[in-house]
Amino acid sequence: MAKPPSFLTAIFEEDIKIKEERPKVTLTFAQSLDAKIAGVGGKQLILSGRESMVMTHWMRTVHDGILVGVGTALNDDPQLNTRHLPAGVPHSLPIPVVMDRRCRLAVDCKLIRNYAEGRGKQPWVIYSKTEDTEVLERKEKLESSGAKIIESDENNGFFPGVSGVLRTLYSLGIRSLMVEGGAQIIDSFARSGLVDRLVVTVAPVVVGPLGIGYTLDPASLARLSFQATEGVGIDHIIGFLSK
Ligand SMILES: NC(=O)C1=CN([C@@H]2O[C@H](COP(=O)(O)OP(=O)(O)OC[C@H]3O[C@@H](n4cnc5c(N)ncnc54)[C@H](OP(=O)(O)O)[C@@H]3O)[C@@H](O)[C@H]2O)C=CC1
Ligand SMILES: Nc1nc(O)c(N)c(N[C@@H]2O[C@H](COP(=O)(O)O)[C@@H](O)[C@H]2O)n1
Repeated sequence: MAKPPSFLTAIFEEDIKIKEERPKVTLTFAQSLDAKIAGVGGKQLILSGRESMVMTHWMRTVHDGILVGVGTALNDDPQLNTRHLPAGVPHSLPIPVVMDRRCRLAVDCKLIRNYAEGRGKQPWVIYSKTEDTEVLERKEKLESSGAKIIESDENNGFFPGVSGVLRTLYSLGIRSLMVEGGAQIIDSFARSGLVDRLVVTVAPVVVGPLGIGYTLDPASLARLSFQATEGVGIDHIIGFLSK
């Protein structure tokens, strides 16, 4: 992929107006033909072909932050960087953010190691205030390993966490956020109604019924309108933008 597809750049050039003090949110993930995002038992699958993976890394460059749930962080040990882009072309790297109420992130994960070795931005861990001593011990260990620990301004209600986390990230300067999953995070963000762009990569593979799927409540993305479907390499990319 020499450059991102024009429909995708158009989605990101669109001036989205939002009333709340929160980042603009892009929800994105890759799925198989049978709508699975991971294999049996959550095994990480590289579903995206080379070209669409480069496209995903390009999307990372146009966001201030990139967010995953702690389930993904523990399972995949992701780097959330832009290493698939051509070397020598300067681009911006998003701040990795992990939604991790109980500070379960591993202190030796790649996000923390990359930061310690000067190869990545400082990872932010969003946790929920607690008196639980085990959580507080893990919090201290993460902090001393280099992670920035952020107490979420939880506004629980019906959609636990999401709106409070977005407000907190906005107050820390994050104006655009790419949300990469996994399954529970996709569900929470979709239900929150606070998604401004949705970009789904569909790969021509079938995982089977034991793979990990996700749910999207039919009403959850009512604010979005379909923009385009385009082939990128062997995959198809489907883009939605807020109305
Ligand atoms: N194909 C793709 O594009 C992608 C696939 N994946 C796959 O997804 C799987 C992981 O998904 P899953 O296990 O669902 O984990 P998630 O990454 O969705 O993380 C879920 C955890 O995040 C924490 N969390 C904090 N706040 C919230 C909130 N508001 N809503 C939901 N969760 C919250 C919870 O843990 P706690 O309460 O302890 O904080 C929860 O258990 C892996 O198999 C991975 O490979 C992941 C990303 C992309
Ligand atoms: N776009 C995309 N395609 C796939 O096939 C994937 N499995 C994912 N997964 C997401 O990317 C994270 C891994 O990132 P790094 O390669 O380590 O930078 C993974 O944790 C998922 O969030 N995405």
